[in-house]
Amino acid sequence: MRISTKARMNRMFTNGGCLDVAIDHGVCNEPSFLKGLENMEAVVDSLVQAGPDAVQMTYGQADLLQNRPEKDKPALVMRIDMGNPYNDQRHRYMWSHLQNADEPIIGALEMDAACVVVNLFMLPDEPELFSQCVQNISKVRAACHKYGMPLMIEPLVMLPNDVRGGYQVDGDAEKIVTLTRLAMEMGADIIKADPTDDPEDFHRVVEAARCPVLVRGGGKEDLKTVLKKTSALLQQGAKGAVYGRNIYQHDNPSQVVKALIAMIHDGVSGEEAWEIYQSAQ
Ligand SMILES: O=C(CO)COP(=O)(O)O
Repeated sequence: MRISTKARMNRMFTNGGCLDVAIDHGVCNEPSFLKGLENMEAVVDSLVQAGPDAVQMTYGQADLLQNRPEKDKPALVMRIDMGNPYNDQRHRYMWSHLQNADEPIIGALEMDAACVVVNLFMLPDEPELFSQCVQNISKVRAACHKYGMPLMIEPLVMLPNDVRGGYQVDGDAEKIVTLTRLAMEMGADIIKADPTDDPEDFHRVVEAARCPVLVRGGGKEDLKTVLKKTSALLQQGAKGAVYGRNIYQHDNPSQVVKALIAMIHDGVSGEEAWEIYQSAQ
């Protein structure tokens, strides 16, 4: 791994763990996902004050992290792919038009990103999406290496669009391990993996990854459940989490961030994290 790649990753994994708060949903998700993100300046201000390791944003949002004292500034994880929220097949990429991937990586460097993130979709009813993602990752991987930019790959094993409203995590450990393995083989520096239905299986995902694994959210659940599940996944070897709606759609996002940080960085249990959350209510 190039020294600049490692140095950028160290900005995210300050003491080996990372809480990355995702607010990049505007590039592919329908309006319900954007509830809570209307005033992006206010969201970023309150998140930064709570102190996550990273915030996951798009090129168009990334300026919101600038002009802050270096010590308060979370690392920028930049989303560089996108879908089409107006298409019936909502996850269809537009990336097949790209001739090379230098431009998004140069954009990420310009915004001082610590890493870039792209999807590796496996949807039973959209098989062509998988090959688009593979083509995309091949180009992005080469450009990341050239510029010393860490690549986070997000293998998503999804249920068909018509099941439970679409955009739902499958949760099957066999499928998640297989797609994680593929992301590793393609050269991921960090993998953002689906949670397995049974958290006890998650160590197999970690073993397949051969690089730091962060758990992705994938839906909105009540906070106590989120904390309990996250704690179990951390015990199985996850280095942290990338959560969006479970944080920014919560009544008190900054307190949720503090509870998650206590688990990821101080090793407190799910129950203790719940108490930390409640102490501010
Ligand atoms: O990383 C994410 C989106 O890019 C995760 O978001 P959710 O936690 O809202 O599923």
